[in-house]
Amino acid sequence: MSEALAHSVTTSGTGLLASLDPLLREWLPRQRWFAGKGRPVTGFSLVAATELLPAGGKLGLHHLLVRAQQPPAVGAPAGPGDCYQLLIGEREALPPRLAPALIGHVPEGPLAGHTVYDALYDPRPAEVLLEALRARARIGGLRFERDPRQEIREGLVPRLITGEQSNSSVVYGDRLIWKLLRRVVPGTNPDLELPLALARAGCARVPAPTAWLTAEADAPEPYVLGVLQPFVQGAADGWELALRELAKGEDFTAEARALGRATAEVHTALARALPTVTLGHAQMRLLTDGMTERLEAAAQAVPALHPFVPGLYSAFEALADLAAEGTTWTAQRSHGDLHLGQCLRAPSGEWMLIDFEGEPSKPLAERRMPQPVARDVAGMLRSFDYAAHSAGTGGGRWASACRAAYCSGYAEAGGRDPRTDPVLLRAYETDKAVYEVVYEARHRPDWLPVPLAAVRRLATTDLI
Ligand SMILES: Nc1ncnc2c1ncn2[C@@H]1O[C@H](COP(=O)(O)OP(=O)(O)O)[C@@H](O)[C@H]1O
Ligand SMILES: O=P(O)(O)O[C@H]1O[C@H](CO)[C@@H](O[C@H]2O[C@H](CO)[C@@H](O)[C@H](O)[C@H]2O)[C@H](O)[C@H]1O
Repeated sequence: MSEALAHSVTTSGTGLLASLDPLLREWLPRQRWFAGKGRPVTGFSLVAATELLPAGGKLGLHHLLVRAQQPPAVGAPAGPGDCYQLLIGEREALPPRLAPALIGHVPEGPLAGHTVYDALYDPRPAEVLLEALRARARIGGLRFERDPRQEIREGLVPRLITGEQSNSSVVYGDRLIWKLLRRVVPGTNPDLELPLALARAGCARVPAPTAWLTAEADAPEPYVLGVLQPFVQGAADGWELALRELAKGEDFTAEARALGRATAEVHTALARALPTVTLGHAQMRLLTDGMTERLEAAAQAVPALHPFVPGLYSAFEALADLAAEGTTWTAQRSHGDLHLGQCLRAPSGEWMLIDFEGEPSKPLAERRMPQPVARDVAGMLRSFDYAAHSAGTGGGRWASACRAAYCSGYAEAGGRDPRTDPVLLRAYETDKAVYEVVYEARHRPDWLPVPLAAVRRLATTDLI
């Protein structure tokens, strides 16, 4: 452990975690953002504990990084367990308005007799975070950083967003939005790295980070724990808009085309801001081997995939064959998990992209690897398919039209038309659909038929 944070993992932190242990075992697996669903939590170890408001007062506030011990997922090697960021509030009694935040009543230990809860639901702790960011505070191993050119106004009223999220977000006075990352790893996080790079490159399609939080803990590199950015007021997200238009039987191709243009602009800016590389035979083999490994692991985890494995595998082999024949591809940094829900349409009509974290279940190094931009394009094509499925009959034609319009828009804004490389696009779409099968099986089993329908199509046809 680095000396800087040695004092954060204190005896009191260890005692605190011991007293919370039984409550957290029950509470953590129920959280939408908990990544280890389907496997019991057998214990916790402390990575860091920092007191933000003193314990035992009217309101105590504890920042914890804890590792959840679990048996490994099917096919995965045993590891130390995922590290989660928790902001624990502590009161003698919880007011009724905070009932949804309840973690439990502590029977013994340093907080005995107190009630602990997820403090992000509570305005006061949320204000404490914003104050610390404004002041660029250093508390224990926590580093609250701010872009010195951007001010944070006082008196912004916080409200937690509740929704389908991998992390937790608080909106401050409709001016700023704070994303507290839940499953955290040490190292450069693309959710901060890429928006900072895009802001430096003058790209206005992505909100520029105003402030961020890092922690020095048990690893040589700090953990990135959260990012504050301007809140796009009055924005509608692409998923809601698409569903609304579908329900009305309205055409969405103009928006799909605009989304294609926005994506190409962000890709162009990223290619200018960060290094690009050429992928030859050896690198493409690694890439297609990765796709194959993910397919095999997915088929182990979700048996419904089995019948389609040979057909899906052929999509990856076709790409490996092209590479063996001498085709090369340019790779660059990209969004990494692009779908309609990551696109915001501002009241001006302009589209913005958010959430550059990448696929949360993948290791950081993999998420930061340059890849052909077809990966993001494939993510969006899958998203039109998802939207169409939610609408039921007639959605197929709608999705095809949106997919075509998106690719045209992408080409109009200076990107290469993704349809000119169908083998690459099919391989990435297949990889994404396989990822979605695992994601849905784990998080939203009712949605599993959506990616499974795509898997059936992709396994039996080579048409995009
Ligand atoms: N800058 C922003 N302006 C307006 N709304 C935003 C902004 N950033 C995020 N949101 C809203 O918050 C939600 C969650 O943000 P996101 O970054 O996708 O979190 P997660 O990684 O947890 O999925 C988005 O779907 C969007 O509705
Ligand atoms: O938004 P996140 O970064 O948390 O991404 C994860 O969750 C998404 C769902 O919320 C999931 O996206 C899948 O469902 C969407 C509809 O809800 C659809 O538009 C996407 O195309 C589909 O992939 C995403 O895969 C996952 O990483």
